[in-house]
Amino acid sequence: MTVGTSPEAQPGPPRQTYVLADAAARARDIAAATGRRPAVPASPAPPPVDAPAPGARPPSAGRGPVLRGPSGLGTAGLHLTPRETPAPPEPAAAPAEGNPIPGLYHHPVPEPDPVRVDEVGRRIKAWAVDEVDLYPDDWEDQFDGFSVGRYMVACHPDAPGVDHLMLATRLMVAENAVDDCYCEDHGGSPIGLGGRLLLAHTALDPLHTTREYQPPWAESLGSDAPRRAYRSAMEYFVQAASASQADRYRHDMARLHMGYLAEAAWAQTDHVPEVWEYLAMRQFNNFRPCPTITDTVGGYELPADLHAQPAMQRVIALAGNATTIVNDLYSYTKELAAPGRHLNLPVVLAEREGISDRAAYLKAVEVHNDLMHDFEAEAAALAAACPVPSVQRFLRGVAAWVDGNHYWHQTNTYRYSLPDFW
Ligand SMILES: CC(C)=CCC/C(C)=C(\C)COP(=O)(O)OP(=O)(O)O
Ligand SMILES: [Mg+2]
Repeated sequence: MTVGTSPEAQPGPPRQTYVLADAAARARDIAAATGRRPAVPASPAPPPVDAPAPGARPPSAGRGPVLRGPSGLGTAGLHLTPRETPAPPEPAAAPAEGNPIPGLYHHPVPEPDPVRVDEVGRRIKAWAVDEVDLYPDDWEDQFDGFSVGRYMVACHPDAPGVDHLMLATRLMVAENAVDDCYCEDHGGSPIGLGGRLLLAHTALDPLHTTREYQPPWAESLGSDAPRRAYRSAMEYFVQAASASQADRYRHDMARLHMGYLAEAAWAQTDHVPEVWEYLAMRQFNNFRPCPTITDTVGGYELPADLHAQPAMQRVIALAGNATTIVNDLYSYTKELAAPGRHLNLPVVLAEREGISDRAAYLKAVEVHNDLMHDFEAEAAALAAACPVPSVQRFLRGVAAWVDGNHYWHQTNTYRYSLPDFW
């Protein structure tokens, strides 16, 4: 890793101070080093008697424009990218619904800009219906309930404009179409999944073959909604991304598809893995491809050799794992209600460690919190060691994605509800 001495560098706290530091001190240290708001404390919380009503804004949400310029470590570069259009007058954002999981360490985010949310929502629906024929009419409510515009605007606060946000939004919709239609709720099955995933992967990573066999492959990319979505979303993405950013994305999607296959293999034999085995599977069946495009969506590039550094890879993996355990926790009741056994961290903990459902859920919250603390400590250490503007901005982008992902899960009451464990 290149270690420079730019005056912009802000020394992070020495890593060993995290070992025995209490969570609040750690949160303050990291906030000071990174310029992020301190997290909600991670101590196990009782039912929030005097908590803000559902929908209340987080304390920091009202202190400036919704898309105020990010501040703190490494954010100088964030202000260099011109917006596509002049900033509109700040609209009043509707307060979000949903309560955070008690005791879950997270950073509240400002309400995403409703003008951007509406525009992304309008454009993604037009894309889904007119360009890729994504879903039949009776899935429209579910498409709307997914609230992908709110999700992507919350996760990419430094996107220069809606065109850039659309890059992430199309990919997010396509990724979910593959998960739903090939793996899960909408006709998915573990049987034959490997073949389906591999052929869909060629919409991202094209087949290079002879003149005879190229046409039937090209035709296959239009033959179902997941492939149409992958192909189109990727076409837009490669126009905006550098060659190495596109290749990074393909690699992350290959990881994701490998994770889907392990999950499917275990489902076929009704196998419950060890906890660490489950965590390994979930590191691949993971949101990782979403935060790692933060630079393309932000209109800049983290160079490939810096992305590949082991310290950066560790930060990315920890962030991806924390965001994915967030999904396990918020989707717990949805997955319990689904037919068959759906693996998630609380389910695996209860089964493998012989503890109650409640104890397992609370332990999964702790696992999440430990991942988050490790992510933040490693990100702060890397930011301090490598004061390269693209590295600093990328780290902030990944952190923003982590926070936006939590926000979306918390507030998506159409999809998720909390168990009655407190
Ligand atoms: C957007 C993306 C890359 C997703 C890949 C993996 C994935 C579908 C998740 C991490 C979400 O997990 P899950 O399948 O459990 O989703 P729901 O709980 O059904 O929302
Ligand atoms: Mg889930």
